[in-house]
Amino acid sequence: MPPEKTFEDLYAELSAKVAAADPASSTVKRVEAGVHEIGKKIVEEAAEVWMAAEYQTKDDAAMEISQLLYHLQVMMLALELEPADVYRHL
Ligand SMILES: N=c1c2ncn([C@@H]3O[C@H](COP(=O)(O)OP(=O)(O)OP(=O)(O)O)[C@@H](O)[C@H]3O)c2ncn1[C@@H]1O[C@H](COP(=O)(O)O)[C@@H](O)[C@H]1O
Repeated sequence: MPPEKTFEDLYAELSAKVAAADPASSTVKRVEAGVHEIGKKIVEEAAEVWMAAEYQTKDDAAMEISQLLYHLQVMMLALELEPADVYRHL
């Protein structure tokens, strides 16, 4: 079964909300809060990935990884980085 939403799908959704300054979007608020706040959230989510991987189920870990990917995308948007800017380092 194909994924319901890919990394690129999520990035396109979030970048459209940021471009439109969607007032209902929590992503827009997170981007506006800036890289310091976004960075703290990334560290928190990374720790949650670690804890879920060590002590919880694989599905819990997958959910935490999805949240980390989301917050990494928020940082990409704050820095005006596109997926291609990241992929070229892979
Ligand atoms: N995929 C995500 C996503 N993953 C994680 N999060 C946010 O990250 C939080 C998870 O962090 P925690 O578990 O630490 O919860 P928390 O302590 O309440 O977090 P804070 O809100 O206080 O930072 C969630 O409560 C969401 O606020 C996400 N927020 C949004 N999305 C997707 O982004 C898209 C746009 O969302 P909006 O900008 O809200 O319209 C939609 O498709 C959403 O599904």
